[in-house]
Amino acid sequence: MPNLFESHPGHGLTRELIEVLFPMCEQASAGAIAVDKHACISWINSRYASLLGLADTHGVIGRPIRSVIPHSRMPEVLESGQPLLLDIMEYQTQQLVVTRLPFFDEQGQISGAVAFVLFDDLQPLTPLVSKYRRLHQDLLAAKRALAKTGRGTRYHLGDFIGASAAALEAKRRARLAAARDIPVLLLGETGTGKEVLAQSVHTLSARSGGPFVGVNLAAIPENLLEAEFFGVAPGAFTGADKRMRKGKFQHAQGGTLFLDEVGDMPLGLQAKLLRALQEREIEPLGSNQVVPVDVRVIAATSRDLDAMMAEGRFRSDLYYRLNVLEIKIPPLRERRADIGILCEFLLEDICNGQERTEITDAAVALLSQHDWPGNVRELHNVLERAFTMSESAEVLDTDTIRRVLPEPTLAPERPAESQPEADHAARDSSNGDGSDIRPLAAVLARAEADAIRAALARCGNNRTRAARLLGISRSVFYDKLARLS
Ligand SMILES: Nc1ncnc2c1ncn2[C@@H]1O[C@H](COP(=O)(O)OP(=O)(O)OP(=O)(O)O)[C@@H](O)[C@H]1O
Repeated sequence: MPNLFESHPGHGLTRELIEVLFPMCEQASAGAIAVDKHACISWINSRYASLLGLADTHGVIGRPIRSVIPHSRMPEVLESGQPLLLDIMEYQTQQLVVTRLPFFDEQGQISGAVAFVLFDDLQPLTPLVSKYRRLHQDLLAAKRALAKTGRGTRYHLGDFIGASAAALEAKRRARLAAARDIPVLLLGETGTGKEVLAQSVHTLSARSGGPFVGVNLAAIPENLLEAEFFGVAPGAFTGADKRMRKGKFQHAQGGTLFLDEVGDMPLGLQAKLLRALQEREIEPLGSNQVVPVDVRVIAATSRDLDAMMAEGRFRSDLYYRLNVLEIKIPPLRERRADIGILCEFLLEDICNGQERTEITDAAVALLSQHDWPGNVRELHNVLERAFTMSESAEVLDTDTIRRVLPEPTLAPERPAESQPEADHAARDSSNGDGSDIRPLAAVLARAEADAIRAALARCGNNRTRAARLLGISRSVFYDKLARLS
């Protein structure tokens, strides 16, 4: 019996109980693994190591479990404190039936979790597995449909991928936020996962049964914002609807209101939002009656709110009301260590049920040299293009990545002998007749993406100014940003 629990005598699922059960479960299972409370591997048996194709058990000790088993749900078990008694986990081409159990210290705090692989051959379970797959697909489809109505969530905390200290801290704070019904302010550049975290907080919170309503303040014309927020009373103005038109606050009743790009909120509306948050009531447009509201607000921005307050463009009283708990998400270029694990996860999403595509270590290293102004969203788009253009469905290599990686931030050329793959890629990117002619659509898309990135960089990520600089409306800019490639 390995000494997993040395410093954690406990109760709940007690050390004594686990000690009795462990040898039996370990023997009976096709593999066993344990993690500490930070979801880092503290022990793995040789059977599991060989199932995972690992050379030995030592190399993975201390590593975050998701960096070894990308789909592991051990972090969820640690977050929730609940066992997952029966789960089907995908690992490369294998599907494994797994049981996961948390264990606690004597203060009742989670100090780690163990997992046992019950079956590594799912053949006898084929009917069950097919049913599971069908239900899983149905669930995904239902979640997508619900998210389109703007009332549901697609993400939970396990979807926020990253093992860097900064990513783990963001997740830790998200868990804290979920446990308390307080306003949260998410700070981070575009594409860093602010919405993923906002939805995760909602999903983990006591309000998860209520609606999650998102509103992007930068994408709504200023003259419509107030009606969008607070609704419109029947017959409020000429041509207004005879019925009450509900605003986002009313739609979010009992749930969470996600204010994306709160830094783009006009000052007049800031005052009204502050009042709504303080009084917990709103006044629909054209009405003299107040409506009580029960919503938790999660706000997000990529703007520098301190600077905006200093310039008088953001109310400090609103800032302090929103910023009860702050979660900072650093840009991807400041946590390049997350790129490998993100690639694994994003490729899974991109392959969407088709045969899995792997990415070579050299290709990840190449991706790590880029500055990622569009952060994880841009990484997703680059991988998607690489996947589409890849000749081999199984592996993305540096040749493919080099073809799709935006040019301005490519690493400086290194001596030829140190990068044979790169030279090979450079030769291959021509048409073979010495010309570099590419389809016009691709050239235009690249030029557009470069212009958007340059404008964002010039304006310190201020999207309103970047849109103005490019001579397009904010909503068109947003649309293009979302498809940034
Ligand atoms: N840490 C992460 N792990 C997995 N996916 C992520 C992560 N961060 C972002 N993404 C993905 O990147 C895309 C953009 O994420 P999201 O919309 O949450 O970013 P955002 O910070 O809210 O961006 P914006 O400010 O432009 O609205 C989504 O497809 C999301 O799934």
